[in-house]
Amino acid sequence: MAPAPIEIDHLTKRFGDVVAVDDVSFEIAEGEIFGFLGPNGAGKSTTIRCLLDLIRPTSGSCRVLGLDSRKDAVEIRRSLGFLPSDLAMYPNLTGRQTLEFLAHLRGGVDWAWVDELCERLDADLGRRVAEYSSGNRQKVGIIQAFMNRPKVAVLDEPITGLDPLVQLEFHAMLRQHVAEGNTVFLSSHTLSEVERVTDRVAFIRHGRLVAVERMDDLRAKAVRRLRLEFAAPVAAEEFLSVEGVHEATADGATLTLQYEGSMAPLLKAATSREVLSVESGSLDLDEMFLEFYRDEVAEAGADADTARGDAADEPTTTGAGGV
Ligand SMILES: Nc1ncnc2c1ncn2[C@@H]1O[C@H](COP(=O)(O)OP(=O)(O)OP(=O)(O)O)[C@@H](O)[C@H]1O
Repeated sequence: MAPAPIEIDHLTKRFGDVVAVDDVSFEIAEGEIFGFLGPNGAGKSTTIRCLLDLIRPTSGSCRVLGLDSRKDAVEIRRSLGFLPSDLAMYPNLTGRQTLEFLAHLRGGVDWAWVDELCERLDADLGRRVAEYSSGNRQKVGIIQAFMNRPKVAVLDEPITGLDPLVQLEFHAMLRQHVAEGNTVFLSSHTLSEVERVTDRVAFIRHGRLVAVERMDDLRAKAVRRLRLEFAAPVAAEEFLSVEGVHEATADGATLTLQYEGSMAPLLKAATSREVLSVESGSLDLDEMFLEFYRDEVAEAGADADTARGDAADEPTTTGAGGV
């Protein structure tokens, strides 16, 4: 059996007293788009930097296509595309010159393919990097990550700065890339991106893996909302005992509820009376995300409160501090 494209094995990385990554293990299969989700400072970039041998782990190991990240770093580069979160570029080169420079370092780049990528992402390669918007910089970063048709693409916050239409095209590109037998590892702190494009997702917080879930399973587990309009008044209590329902409120003949899992038991209970309309709400993955990161959210709230308190003591509280 071919080795997994990416294997992270009991990875730990400390910076002095800070444990940035704490005993993290997971594998990514061929043909997967795998999301790595976590708030700022959770340990995503540190994991990626260990994976790519940009920094050395304190303990544990990483493998790419069965090769050891440390010992086989040069060989791994041939099959790898990487979009860092902070791609350094020469400001005086144009986008095209930047790509030519990087292609020269790597060798074996097919320019018809690069032109196709530019067209798909609507990238303007004629201007100097110094004049670029953040979105255009990101497009050049994405193109350089895919220019060698990598078996494994590692992307750190790829949609930063991209407008929604370009995001759609970029996600279509990713799906096409994995359909051709390649693998994508994508880090993000945006739940909506991970939800839209990934097959599985690992949640990381404070350097520790909280969960690794299939997106389909997450969707099945996610809380959904439903609004039913009946021909006659209804009692919410009757629905609270239905399998999967965990909140129900009635207002005359209108029933609003939250449920998870299959809708079948709920529909069976509802259709025992005359239903005039059914309105299905969207999946609420945000609630699941908050469940994983509730402490962080509470801490962020407390920090904001502290910041507001400090600002209030200052003689002038206008500007960001006063908001
Ligand atoms: N070179 C370093 N020296 C000291 N501490 C570091 C260093 N790099 C990262 N850290 C710390 O390690 C922790 C994890 O940082 P990391 O950059 O991996 O998080 P992240 O999940 O990528 O966050 P973000 O979404 O903000 O990029 C943070 O507490 C960070 O301050």
